[in-house]
Amino acid sequence: MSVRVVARIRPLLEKELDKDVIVTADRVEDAKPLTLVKIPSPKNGAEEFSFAFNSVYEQTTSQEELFTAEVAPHLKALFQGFDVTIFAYGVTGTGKTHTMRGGLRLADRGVIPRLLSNVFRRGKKIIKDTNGETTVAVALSYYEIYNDKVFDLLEPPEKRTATGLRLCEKDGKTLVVGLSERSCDDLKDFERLYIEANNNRVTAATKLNAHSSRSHAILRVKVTQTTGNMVKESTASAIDLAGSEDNRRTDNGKERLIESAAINKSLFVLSQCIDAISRGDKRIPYRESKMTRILSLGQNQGITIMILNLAPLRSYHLDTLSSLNVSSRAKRIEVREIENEIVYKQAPRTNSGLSGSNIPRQPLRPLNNAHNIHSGAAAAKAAEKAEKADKPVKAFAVFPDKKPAPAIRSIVAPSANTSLPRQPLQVKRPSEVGDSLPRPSKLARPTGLTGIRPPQPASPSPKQISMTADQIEAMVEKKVAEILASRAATEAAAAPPSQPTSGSEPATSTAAQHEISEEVQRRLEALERRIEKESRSDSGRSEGLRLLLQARQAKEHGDDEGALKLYEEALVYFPGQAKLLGKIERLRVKLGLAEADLNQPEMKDCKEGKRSVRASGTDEDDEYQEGTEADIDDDENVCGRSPVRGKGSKKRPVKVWPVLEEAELDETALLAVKQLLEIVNSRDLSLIKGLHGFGAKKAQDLVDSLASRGDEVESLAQLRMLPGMGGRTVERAYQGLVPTVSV
Ligand SMILES: Nc1ncnc2c1ncn2[C@@H]1O[C@H](COP(=O)(O)OP(=O)(O)OP(=O)(O)O)[C@@H](O)[C@H]1O
Repeated sequence: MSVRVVARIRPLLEKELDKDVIVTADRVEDAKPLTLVKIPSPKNGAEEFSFAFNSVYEQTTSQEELFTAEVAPHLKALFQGFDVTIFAYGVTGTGKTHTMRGGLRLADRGVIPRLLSNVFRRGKKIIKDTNGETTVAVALSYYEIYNDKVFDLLEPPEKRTATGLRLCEKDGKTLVVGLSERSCDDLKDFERLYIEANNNRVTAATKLNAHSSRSHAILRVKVTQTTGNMVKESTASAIDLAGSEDNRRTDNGKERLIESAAINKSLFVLSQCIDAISRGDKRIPYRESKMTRILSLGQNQGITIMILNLAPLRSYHLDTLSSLNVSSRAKRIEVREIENEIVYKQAPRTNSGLSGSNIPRQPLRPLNNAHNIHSGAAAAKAAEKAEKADKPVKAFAVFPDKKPAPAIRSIVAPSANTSLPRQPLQVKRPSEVGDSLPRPSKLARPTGLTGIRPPQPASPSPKQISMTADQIEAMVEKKVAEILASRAATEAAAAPPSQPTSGSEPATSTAAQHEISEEVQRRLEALERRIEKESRSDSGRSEGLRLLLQARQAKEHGDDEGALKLYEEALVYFPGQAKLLGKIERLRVKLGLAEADLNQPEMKDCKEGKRSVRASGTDEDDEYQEGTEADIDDDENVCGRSPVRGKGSKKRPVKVWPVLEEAELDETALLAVKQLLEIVNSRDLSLIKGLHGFGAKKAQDLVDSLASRGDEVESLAQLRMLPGMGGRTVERAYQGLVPTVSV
């Protein structure tokens, strides 16, 4: 899937004049979303250039709208184990910091505080929903790259060394050696750490006679979910890149020139990487700047969102054109989304030699955008506790979660990547010669079955293939030997005794041994085939999941054609899956590629306003009761019925929700919509709880998210965009009101 690249045009500042505006947002066709940025040619004002993006946000776009549309949809994926990277790119003064960090007022909060707020909220929900069986720990690292040197922002500037922190590559990941990591229990914790770190950034910049916005700032939020023995870890990275600027047009002194040269170099390398990737070059010049090494654009296999910030003014003309050029090329970058694998906790091994590089950790994933090896967080945490009294002045307001609720557990051990000795889920297959391509991670990989690893203790989970090849071989051999021994005993009892050959083993024994080794060989081959097959199906399933996620994203952004294509591709992995077929059918009808077949149950439902759905059985209702982000949940339901395990063959009634468009509704239906919006806007918990399909939890979540937005929800489309809503939830609530208004 492509890196998602969106453009945001900032509004005019007080001193700026309307007549100077040259950058505008546009759409490919009427009624399509804004996806074009238009700017005149610098040479010929009558000529206009258009640059296409996944989405374009106009001057009037609020912080909340941007977050809801671009970041919130990926939170679920983050908790599913995908890494998410969001970075702001653009010329200096175009609004990168505003977008990422935001302002003092609640409504001005940027992506970072909103991200944290949502991560904590979702974490609490998971803890609550699992009755504490799953714990969620959040840990932060924050660092900057200034003049191509890496500095830890969670450490005081006095601790900085002239050379900064070293980067190293380990297991295909770029690591910042010695970077600290702090556990973060709630928004208050985050607020304190973030403000302190930003103060460090400013202090360090002042000492160097520099400006803090002359560095790239990288915040890394590590989410660790632990259920019993299983640990799932994923990372959200939010990056505020330093702005590029043209030295010829600024009166930069020597220091500023050095800074600018470093910034421009790293941004130039970034653009080179983007070019190289979109050309399909084998060699990508990542290593030529620290920022690009860390960003690993296109090699980072999670979800990447690049926000291009633009100033609408003529004074930025050439810079704007140059960043538009770079970003629109970034749109073509293909990356594979790979979710981080679940790992198992193990009792700490007695081997005291386990430290640093030989600590067991997650199975390899090719070049991922991970960052950190931590060294001194424990000390930092103690110091941090001692400093609690003198809290720095707030630089921005963070919206605190209302209820104290279940605490999100801190990470026990401070080290990133090293907090828990881990054991991979499965035996890793040996690397194949010449296999230089990144390999998708799988739940189980085929084993070579010959001495890949030394024998390890069996995994505590019976569900996973976690034995070594040697163990499997030994197990099979033992079993076969038992069977053959008992068969030999039966035969011996039936046949007359034979004379032993002198000086050698008894003939029957030699034959039995031969038979054993042949039998073992045969069993081993069968086992190998089975494991290979399972592994292939698991890998297919995760590929299918990836496609579903992409389809969901495409659909959310109005790209129905793209969504249809992706759903159709996903069908290969979930053949015959009724819900998926329903989605495809509806999209085909919507796009005019097929006629609605009213004989199909799902289409019939659509036509009839889905009353039948409500009557179709409580199981289905329960299934949807807790549903959020309808389509992804849909997709999970699809995937939950893995064709491999044969559960897909269980026929379930198909439930399809038509897309409600207010413009197409009759008077009665509009009344229901009006009533629904009134109830929502009342923010009255008891009224909202009464909506069809709303439980106490969902109602509370809605009230919370309404509390963070000042204005009213004016349409179903807006309602669908709210966290935890989604098409299905809205449709159900609406359906519940139709009978009320029609009597
Ligand atoms: N969407 C917006 N709404 C209101 N004000 C904005 C918006 N975007 C930017 N601004 C304002 O524009 C000015 C410049 O923004 P900001 O400092 O975020 O730019 P920047 O790209 O981070 O610059 P630099 O690269 O120098 O750090 C600030 O005063 C900021 O408040």
